[in-house]
Amino acid sequence: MTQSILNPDKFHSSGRSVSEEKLMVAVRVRPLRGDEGPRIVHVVSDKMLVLEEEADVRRDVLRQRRVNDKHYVYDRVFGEDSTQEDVYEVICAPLVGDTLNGIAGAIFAYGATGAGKTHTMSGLMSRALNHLFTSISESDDTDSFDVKLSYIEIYNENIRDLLNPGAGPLELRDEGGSGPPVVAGLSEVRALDASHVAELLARGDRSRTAEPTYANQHSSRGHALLSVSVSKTVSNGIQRGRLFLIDLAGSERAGLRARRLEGAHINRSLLALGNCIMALSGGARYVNYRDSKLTRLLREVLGGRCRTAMVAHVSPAATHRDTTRSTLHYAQRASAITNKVERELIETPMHLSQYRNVIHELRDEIARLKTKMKDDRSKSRDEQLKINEVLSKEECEEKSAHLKSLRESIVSTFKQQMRLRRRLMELDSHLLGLALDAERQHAAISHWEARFNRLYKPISFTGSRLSTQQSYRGGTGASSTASGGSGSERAEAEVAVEQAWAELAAVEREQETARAERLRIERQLEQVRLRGAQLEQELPAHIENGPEREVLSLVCRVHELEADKLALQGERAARAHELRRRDLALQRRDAQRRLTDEIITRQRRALEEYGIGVQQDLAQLYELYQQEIHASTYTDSNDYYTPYRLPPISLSMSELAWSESSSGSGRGSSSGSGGDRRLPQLAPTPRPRTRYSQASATTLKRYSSDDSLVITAPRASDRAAP
Ligand SMILES: Nc1ncnc2c1ncn2[C@@H]1O[C@H](COP(=O)(O)OP(=O)(O)OP(=O)(O)O)[C@@H](O)[C@H]1O
Repeated sequence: MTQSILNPDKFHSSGRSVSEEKLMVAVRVRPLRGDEGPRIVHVVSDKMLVLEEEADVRRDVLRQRRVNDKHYVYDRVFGEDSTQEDVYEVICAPLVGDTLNGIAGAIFAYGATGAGKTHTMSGLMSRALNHLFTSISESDDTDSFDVKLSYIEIYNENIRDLLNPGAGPLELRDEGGSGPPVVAGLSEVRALDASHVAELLARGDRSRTAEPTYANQHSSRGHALLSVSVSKTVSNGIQRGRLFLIDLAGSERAGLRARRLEGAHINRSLLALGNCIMALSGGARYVNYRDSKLTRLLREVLGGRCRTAMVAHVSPAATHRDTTRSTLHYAQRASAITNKVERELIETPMHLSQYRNVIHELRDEIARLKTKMKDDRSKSRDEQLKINEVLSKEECEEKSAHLKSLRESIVSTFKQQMRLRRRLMELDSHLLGLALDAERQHAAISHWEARFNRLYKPISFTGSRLSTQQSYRGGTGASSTASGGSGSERAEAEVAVEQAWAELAAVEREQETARAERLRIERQLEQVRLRGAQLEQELPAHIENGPEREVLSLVCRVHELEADKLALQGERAARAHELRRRDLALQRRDAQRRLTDEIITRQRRALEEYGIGVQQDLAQLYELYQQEIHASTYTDSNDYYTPYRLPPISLSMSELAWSESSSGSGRGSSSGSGGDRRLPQLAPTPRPRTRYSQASATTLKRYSSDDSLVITAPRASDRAAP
């Protein structure tokens, strides 16, 4: 029977938020089938197994065997008679506990085709989800959990949505930074209960690609990744735990012709996975996850922030000796991988005014409760005694029980109010975030419209978004040259705009849902507040004894502490908000600066190319500008933004310019005087055109972080005749 898993410390002794942990590696040996020949894998204990290697027939068989047989030790070994429940309890149950406590966990099944991966994973998936829902339903705050599922298959390097199999292949997109890539357009289904989940899983499993192989009549031909996300509303944000259950496709020997492509894809991604395992276990500083979609997606699972378990599967039969050896070897290497396990808390970015409102309401409530206590105190002591004398013992008990239930109702109403208020604040910030997302999509659309000169042109569509997409496909009749951009750019624009519209539509749908939810919560909150007010009305008539008054003052104190806590959180959120705002402003400035740099460089290049002299004051400004940019080369410590910089006025540049001019080939010497003063030269001016291009490109490249910005000189034939 699975244990209760809502206690965060039950499964992790360390209270630290980040802990370095080794991958847990288990091996499961599936039962031997009648047609498979002799058994060569022997489970010695729950941590060790032995693989019999082929005996050298020229020598004493028994002795040789003893020398060749290889012992393998893992965190856990499951023998042929192990049950699904055994594997679940040891490998998966602790990770389900983690998920509920905001920690990401992952289990992946590894092994050759027919070794038992799908058998194990289907058992784990159904048990994990049942366990999850049972634990949530047993918790005090069932309503604060939100469970979502997504289920994908990587088949032939295409990502398929198993919960929405009709949709086309999905794109895997890097979001920048070091975060994991996202699968664009993937459906995330809110799971209501265990039976709903069972239905979703069955639907997903039906959509998986399966075919017979030499070792398995029902072989999964794609990697399946089930992701369960459990969000829980906590005082300072949303705690999010995730559980990834991954059933990898099994490697197989080169098979039927028809399966060659899929086999190649499977083997390639497994090879990439193997390489990652080798690199990570060897402590490599650079791990290449980019070789396959599988490894890109598993980045969090291997070497990331997940608590990960690998269940390697082997057949005990002699016919599979080579694949078994290879699986056991990788499993052993994997046990050296370390992950940095971390609790994930998405702090709710709330607007300061939201905090102020809630704090204000709380303080009102405290004041009301305190007044009631004061009123009550005003009753004379004699009066109280008289009342008590008149009441019988039963009546006293009844009254005290009533008071107790009244007090509990007040506390529970207060808790409900706080929960609903927080939910409202969350929804408000969610709506703010969605507005930002929508802005981002609009910006992407504007970008492409500007790229194709459509930003300030009336687009011939009557409120239809599709017609805007059409315009990139040439639907508006504008020629490719008129609107600019090559064919491939056009295709890129088409995809980008289509995606931006699709995402915008999804954001708008989400906004509608969030607004409806907000309205519902607002109504609920109003009802709870009314109920609270009614309960408070009942209080003055009843409170006349010390302990009850004490309890009431405690309730007040809790309210006060809650208000203080919110005030502190509000201040912190305001600071974080300000930092984010400044960050965004800096990013915008940086983008503007890059554009300005490019424009200035191009203009300077043109002036230099055509031998146009500039006014002295402009030349001085250019120099100042260069010095400024040059200075920023040494002060800019932000690695993410390496802005394109103008070549600084450096000794080497002057030397280059000098050597060119002294050899008589330079046109842009800085030795010009007065109004004819030339700009500091950007690059040497070679006579043969080919040398020129190479030299300037190389020189500029030294300063440019982006090759696309390297400017090449116009061809001599392009220049106007004097
Ligand atoms: N531990 C087990 N107990 C009983 N039967 C098992 C066990 N493991 C595997 N099997 C059976 O062996 C067969 C192959 O197993 P399974 O489909 O899980 O292999 P697989 O590793 O997922 O293969 P593939 O990579 O080709 O999909 C199935 O019929 C399955 O029911």
